[in-house]
Amino acid sequence: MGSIHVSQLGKAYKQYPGRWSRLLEWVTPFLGQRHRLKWVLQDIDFHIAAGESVALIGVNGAGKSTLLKLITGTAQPTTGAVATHGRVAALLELGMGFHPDFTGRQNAVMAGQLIGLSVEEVTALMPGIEAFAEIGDYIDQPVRVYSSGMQVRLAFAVATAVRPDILVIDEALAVGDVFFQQKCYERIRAYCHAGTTLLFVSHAMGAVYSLCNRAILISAGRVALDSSPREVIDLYNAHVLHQREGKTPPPAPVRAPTSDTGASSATANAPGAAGAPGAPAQGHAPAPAPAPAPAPAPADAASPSTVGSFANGGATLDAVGLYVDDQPAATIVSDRVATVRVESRFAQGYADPHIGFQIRNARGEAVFMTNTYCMGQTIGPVGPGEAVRAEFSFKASLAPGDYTITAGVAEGGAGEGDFRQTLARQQDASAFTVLRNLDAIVWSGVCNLDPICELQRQAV
Ligand SMILES: Nc1ncnc2c1ncn2[C@@H]1O[C@H](COP(=O)(O)OP(=O)(O)OP(=O)(O)O)[C@@H](O)[C@H]1O
Repeated sequence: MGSIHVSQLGKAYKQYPGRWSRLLEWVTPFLGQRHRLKWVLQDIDFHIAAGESVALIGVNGAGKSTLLKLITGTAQPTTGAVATHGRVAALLELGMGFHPDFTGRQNAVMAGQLIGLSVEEVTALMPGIEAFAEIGDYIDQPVRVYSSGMQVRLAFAVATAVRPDILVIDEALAVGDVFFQQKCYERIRAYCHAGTTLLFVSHAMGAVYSLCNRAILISAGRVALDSSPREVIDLYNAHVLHQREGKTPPPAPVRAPTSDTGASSATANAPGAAGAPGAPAQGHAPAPAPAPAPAPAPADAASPSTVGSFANGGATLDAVGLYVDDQPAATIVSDRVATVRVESRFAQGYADPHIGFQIRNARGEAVFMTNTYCMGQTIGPVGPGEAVRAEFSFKASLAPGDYTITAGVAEGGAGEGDFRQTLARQQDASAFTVLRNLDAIVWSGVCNLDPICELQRQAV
């Protein structure tokens, strides 16, 4: 139970040149077609097995929501087919499925019936739905007076009142407040743990890392890469970066499937498939690392991925590494002072160059990034051939584990740590391991906040 099979799926919308063309085509069919087909999805093939948690990732307009609509049956495919096995619960567009004039309670009953529950079953589940949604007396108000957050609360509470075999979520949780999001993620995790198959669209990469064991990158309506979240997010970030710089996105790494890695065997479409995304990288696409930028990984780097590397010829990154006491270091004890050294060389003159770095953990998540611009440092104008070394020293209060350093050079600092132009980015340029500091307090998490604890007792 809980599997999804998508084969040769395609979706095209009819586009008419003018407002009357549709009517004219309808009343004068013998005069031929007046529309042209706009393909928003083509040649989509994948299989999701029961119990997998899969993220669909892509820039705005890539076709993710359309794909979810085809999978959940709210839109019909133009080509190909979708087969799902098991009960599907879906949270698609906000408000979809709710009637604005009916109360939350009435909508809950109707929505429950749509997912296969009887009126009696929904009625029995209602106290739990109300408790989860936490919208108080609004449950008996018409949905048209609900805020968007309240609609999501009710929609999620109803859709997940009973554990579904397949849970499909399209970005919906981004609307709720942080406490509600946490509650939803806890329920999703519990359901996944119990065997629910998850298909999840999100631009929140942290959520993708924490919920999904596989990801599919949709680019210009096609599958560009089907692999581990880390590889897919790397390629997605590379697409965003290359598009911003007006360059053709890099193709997906094509690898021979391995038998023992399950979903993490990368499968990619032909390189050309990802070449012309239909929408600009914008909206909620995560800002590419502020200046930090990547390049080909050396053999000892923790990640084999180089898709996030970039170079426009304006500068090179000659050396990137971690230093302790002025010596290159591959390991460091947590809380000790370390220095990331980035050596760059400029091929031409730039008025406002900046250098940055990013540290990523073994899952590929950025645990820290900054750059000279964000730190209020000015390199000043550089000339052709000039080399600049930037050193960033910090207390490495990171959790024990493996990390990589990504570095970048950019020109023209602007606004929130963004840049006019990325000159070079070297992804996972070097790797290091953080060892536990036996002198530190016992802690767990991402970083040691080195807390001070004060206790006060009151005599009774
Ligand atoms: N009813 C429609 N008629 C015509 N074109 C449509 C229709 N619905 C969607 N599209 C187009 O299909 C493309 C894919 O849209 P879709 O909403 O699936 O993208 P998306 O990846 O979910 O984007 P976002 O991240 O912004 O939600 C877009 O170019 C969109 O304009």
